[in-house]
Amino acid sequence: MELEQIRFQINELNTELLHLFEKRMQLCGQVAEYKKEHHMDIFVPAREVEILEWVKANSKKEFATYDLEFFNCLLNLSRSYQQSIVGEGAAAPIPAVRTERLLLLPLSLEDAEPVFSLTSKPDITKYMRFDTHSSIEETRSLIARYCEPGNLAYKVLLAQTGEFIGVFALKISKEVPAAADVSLFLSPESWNLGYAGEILCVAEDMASNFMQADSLLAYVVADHIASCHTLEKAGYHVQKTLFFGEGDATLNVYQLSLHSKNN
Ligand SMILES: C=C(O[C@@H]1C=C(C(=O)O)C=C[C@H]1O)C(=O)O
Repeated sequence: MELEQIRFQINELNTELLHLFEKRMQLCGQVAEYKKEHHMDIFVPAREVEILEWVKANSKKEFATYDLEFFNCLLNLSRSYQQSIVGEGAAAPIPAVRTERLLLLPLSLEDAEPVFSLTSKPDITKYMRFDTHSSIEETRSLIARYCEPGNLAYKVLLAQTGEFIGVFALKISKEVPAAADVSLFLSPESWNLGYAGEILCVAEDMASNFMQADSLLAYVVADHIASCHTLEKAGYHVQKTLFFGEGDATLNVYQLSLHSKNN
């Protein structure tokens, strides 16, 4: 077939795809209106897993990875469009932060792949309050929780190269009133270089200025000596200890009062 003829057919398909895509987006807009009215989350991991599983089961072997990427892209666009509907008049966007060596940019579901490269590593998750992720969907759910309204969630990049090295989030504490809960994990290559200290300084600023928090909380596995030292150096004190796992591992709950700092 002549190139011109093939391109003619591609153009015809483009017309169909464009109409189908816009029809899909319109329906997603209706879902967003419903969610807005019923105060529901935009991101519904179970529904997305169902769709992606369906794609896997129905795609031609030759195109399977492309099909998945195409649908992942559709889901991302659908969420952004829904966000634009639900988010009207919502809180101000999260500001980017530059420290001496790091660039902190707002975290989003689009960062799931690099984040999964860390959340799937037992060497990292053994220090975290979540289990090692075996699927990217678990990571997407974690990101969605970190990005809930009122929280501040960032991806951590090296300022010089833009290389992704980890995740930092401040979440409204569910346990302690007016406290912000710090979550931080970095790739092992970035450990022991003082990055956590740099991020903890940002945490103090952001928690008092953007979250109106009175204190910061950090939950650290007691065995993680380096993290305990970093927090102690930044002025945090162990407020209590908890037991987890089989009951033999200790979690230190560190707290830093922001009042005493500010006054
Ligand atoms: C459209 C919805 O919202 C989101 C987007 C989806 C989609 O585009 O198909 C699916 C699940 C949700 O994460 C929905 O909840 O059905």
